[in-house]
Amino acid sequence: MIRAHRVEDVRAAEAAAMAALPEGELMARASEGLAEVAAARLAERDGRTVVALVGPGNNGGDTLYAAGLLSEAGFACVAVLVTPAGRASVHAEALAAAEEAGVAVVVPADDPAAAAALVGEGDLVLDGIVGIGGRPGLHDEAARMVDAIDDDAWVLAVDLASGLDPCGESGDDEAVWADETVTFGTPKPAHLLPAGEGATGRLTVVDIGLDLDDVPAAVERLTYDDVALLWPVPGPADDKYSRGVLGVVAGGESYTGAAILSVTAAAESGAGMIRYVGTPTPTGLVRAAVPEAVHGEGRVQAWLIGPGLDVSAEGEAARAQLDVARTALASDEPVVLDAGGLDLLDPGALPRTAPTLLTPHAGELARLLSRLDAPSGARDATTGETPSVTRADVEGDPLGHARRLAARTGATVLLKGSTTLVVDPDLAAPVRSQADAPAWLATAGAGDVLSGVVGTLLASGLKPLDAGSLGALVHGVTADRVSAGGPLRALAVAHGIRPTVRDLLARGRSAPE
Ligand SMILES: NC(=O)C1=CN([C@@H]2O[C@H](COP(=O)(O)OP(=O)(O)OC[C@H]3O[C@@H](n4cnc5c(N)ncnc54)[C@H](O)[C@@H]3O)[C@@H](O)[C@H]2O)[C@@H](O)CC1
Ligand SMILES: [K+]
Repeated sequence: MIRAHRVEDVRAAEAAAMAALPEGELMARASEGLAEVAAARLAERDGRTVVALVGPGNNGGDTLYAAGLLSEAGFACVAVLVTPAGRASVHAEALAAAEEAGVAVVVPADDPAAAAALVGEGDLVLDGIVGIGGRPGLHDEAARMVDAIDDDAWVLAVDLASGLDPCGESGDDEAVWADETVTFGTPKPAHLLPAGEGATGRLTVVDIGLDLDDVPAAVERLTYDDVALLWPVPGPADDKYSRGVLGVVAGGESYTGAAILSVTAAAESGAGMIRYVGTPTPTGLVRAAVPEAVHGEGRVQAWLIGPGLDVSAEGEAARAQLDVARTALASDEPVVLDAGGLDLLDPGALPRTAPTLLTPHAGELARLLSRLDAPSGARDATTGETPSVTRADVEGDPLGHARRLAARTGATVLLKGSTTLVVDPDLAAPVRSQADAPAWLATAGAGDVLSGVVGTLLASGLKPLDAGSLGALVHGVTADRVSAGGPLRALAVAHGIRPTVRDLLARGRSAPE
């Protein structure tokens, strides 16, 4: 598992480490690790020139020391001091060491055009403007120098792409867009959250000896190795019931495909048994596509309610199906609530007593929050619906809105997107953030497949935070394999789950292809 820690916890660990080490040792470790990565990237790219953008704090200090090491290694290095007071406001010892090692020092205020031209010559650019002490955004001079970076240069952010909010709460509009970030001790939340990970690029962690093992993370990301730790593997004493029976209320006369996709995915994920509850057309299709499923109500360990479900559907069969969904929601059984099923959430019946996982995309989350804010249905006389939260609001602050929904419902919220966030209703718990899927997975039916995987995991007894994040990981990795760089279809992802889980479980013997 990759764990990102809060800035205040990093600073406390840094203080503890510094107290136990000779002065300057921590920064030496950081800059040596940074220089090593930079030298490797230069070698890979046959690069010779290094531009270090240097800000006023210790982040600039790390960068100056690293530039000195790279200069000693034979690279042509220029340090551009993007600080209001030039030389006077950068880390003095680091500046002296860099100059001693042959780094040329430039102050853009003296000649901005000449400085920009030099920046444009860097094969590799070290972004050492600000790190975890930074506020979001770049000041004008820093932005001008960042704009001058050549498109082909390898941009290596030092600890954090400058301009990001280190906590990853607010956006990255004015940040350095790095190809790679070399961070120290532990990832920071911005590296793993949607607001920062685009600007972070590849993430490389340099061990500088901080002890954060027992410090709770702010953000966690499951990796391939976590599958073997978390995936429910049956033992000799298990039977189909003990492994977990998943009830699926999905599909209807309008949306038949969602039922097949979610039930197929559940079967591929190894559900002990699937009980499907649908209307006649999807029932016939599920019988044909997934002969393993049984039909009708019965004892389950968890319910998946909602893929392709139309809560406004008329007719006896639809009403009977919706009755099962409502009874399940009112029960004390674990529930995954997806897509149309989210419309069944009754604000008067929250929180549910049993584990509950909501799996909206941004538009569904906006609609649900708006409805919960105004349960009677806020309407404007001229414009009709007036949602209090829009899809754009959620896309602008996905984490904040996922937290809001988790707090409002007492449920775990899995917010789908290119990065999938899973937020526990205990907001102090780490957020899970998974970014495993190729963009090809943005295709109709992909969410139905995910719901079948997480439903199966919930039925097997995993808690919603684990079921959601493990499901998102496996769904994303499967999509990556199925895509192999090209288009994919949701049904192929569903069929790819079995071999993907098999290979992930076998890791250690053989990595997934
Ligand atoms: N915490 C750790 O474990 C370690 C930290 N180190 C380095 O130290 C860094 C943190 O150093 P500092 O606390 O000195 O902070 P930074 O170097 O991140 O930046 C702080 C300085 O930048 C200014 N500043 C903040 N936001 C700005 C903005 N948007 N525009 C312009 N100026 C801005 C501040 O006023 C302050 O002077 C880390 O990111 C890392 O690079 C390493 O040296 C070693 C270990
Ligand atoms: K930086």
